[in-house]
Amino acid sequence: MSVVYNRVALIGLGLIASSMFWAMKRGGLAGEVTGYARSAATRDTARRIGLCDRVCDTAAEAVKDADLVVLCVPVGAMEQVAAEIAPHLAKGATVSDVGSVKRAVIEAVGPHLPPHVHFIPAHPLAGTEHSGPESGFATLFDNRWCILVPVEGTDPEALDRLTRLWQGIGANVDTMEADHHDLVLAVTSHAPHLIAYTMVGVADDLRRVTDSEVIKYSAAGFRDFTRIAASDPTMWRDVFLTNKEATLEILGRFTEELFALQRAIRTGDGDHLHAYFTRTRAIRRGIIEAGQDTDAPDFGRTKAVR
Ligand SMILES: NC(=O)c1ccc[n+]([C@@H]2O[C@H](COP(=O)([O-])OP(=O)(O)OC[C@H]3O[C@@H](n4cnc5c(N)ncnc54)[C@H](O)[C@@H]3O)[C@@H](O)[C@H]2O)c1
Ligand SMILES: O=C(O)C(=O)C[C@]1(C(=O)O)C=C[C@@H](O)C=C1
Repeated sequence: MSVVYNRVALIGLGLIASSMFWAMKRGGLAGEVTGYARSAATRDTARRIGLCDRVCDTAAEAVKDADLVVLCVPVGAMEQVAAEIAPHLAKGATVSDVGSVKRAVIEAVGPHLPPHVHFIPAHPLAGTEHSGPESGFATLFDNRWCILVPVEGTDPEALDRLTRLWQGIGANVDTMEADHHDLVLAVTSHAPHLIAYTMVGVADDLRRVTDSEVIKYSAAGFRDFTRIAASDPTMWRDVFLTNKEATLEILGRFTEELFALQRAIRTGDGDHLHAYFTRTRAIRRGIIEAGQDTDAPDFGRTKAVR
C-alpha cells in the first residue's frame, strides 16, 4: 500500500487513535504521524510504547503542517480541541474525527474551522470496552464499517482520499447523512449500551440479596452485558448527552416492547413470546448470512495485537 497522507496528526491518544496509528503503520499509509493528548501522563505513555512518530506537548505543534488531522477525543471535548487547533491548521488540510455521534460534532467543530480546510466527520464502527493509549491494536478496524459524513460542499477529492485511508486501515467505507447516522447508531449502539449499563447496575443492586452469585455464576448473556458496561464512562456520558433525541426515541420504543413482553409473561401468552423470539432470531441469522458477525464470540479483540 502507498502513503495516502504525508503528515497525520492524532489529537487524543486513546483506543481509537492508537488503533489507527498501528493500522496506518501496518499499511504504510502515512509519512509521519504526530500525536497530542491533554494529559502529560498519556503523552509519556505514548512515547514509551512508540505510539506516534512524534508526540507533541501542544495540539498546535501536532497539527502544524499536517495534511490530515483526526480528532480522537470524547464527543464533549471536540469543540474545545477544534478551537485550540483552528489557528494552526495548514491550508488544504483535512480535519476529521472519530466521534460516536455526528450531528453534535458537526455543530461543535464546524464553526471553529477556517474556510481553507476540508471538514469530513467520520465514525469507525469498531471498539472495545478498553480505553487509553495502550489499548489499541492494528486489526481493530479490519472488515468493520467506517461511516463518513460529508457536510455540504465537501470536496470529492478530499473525500476520496479519506476513503482510501480508511480502506487501507482495513475498514469498509460508507457515507451517511448526520441525523440518519445518529438514529441508526442510537438503535445499534447507544441504546444497547444503556441497557447493558442498566442490567449490570440492577445486578449490582441485588448483590446483597443474591450473595454475589450473579458475579460468580455469571452466564454468557450477563457476561456480555458486563463487558459492554465496562466501557469508558466519559465517552458514554458524552454520547448520551449529545445524541439525546434519537436515544430517547429508541428507548421509548424499547420500553413499549418491554411492557408488551412483560404482559405476555404475566398472562402466560406463550404464543406472543414465541412469535417475538422467532422474529428476533431471524434478524441474528440475517446478520450472520450478510457476513457481518465479526464479533462472535470475541475474536481476540480484548487482546492487543500490534
Ligand atoms: N471506544 C469505542 O468503542 C469507540 C468506537 C468508535 C468511536 N469512538 C469515539 O472515539 C473517540 C475516542 O474514543 P476512545 O475510545 O479512543 O477514548 P479513550 O478514552 O481511549 O481516549 C480518549 C483520549 O482523548 C484524550 N482527551 C480527552 N479530552 C481531551 C482534550 N480536551 N484534549 C485532548 N485530549 C483529550 C484522553 O486523555 C484520551 O487520551 C470518542 O469520541 C468516541 O465516541 C469510540
Ligand atoms: O464492541 C464494543 O465494545 C463497542 O461497543 C463498539 C461500539 C459499538 O457499539 O459497536 C461502540 C461505540 C462506537 O461508537 C462504535 C462501536
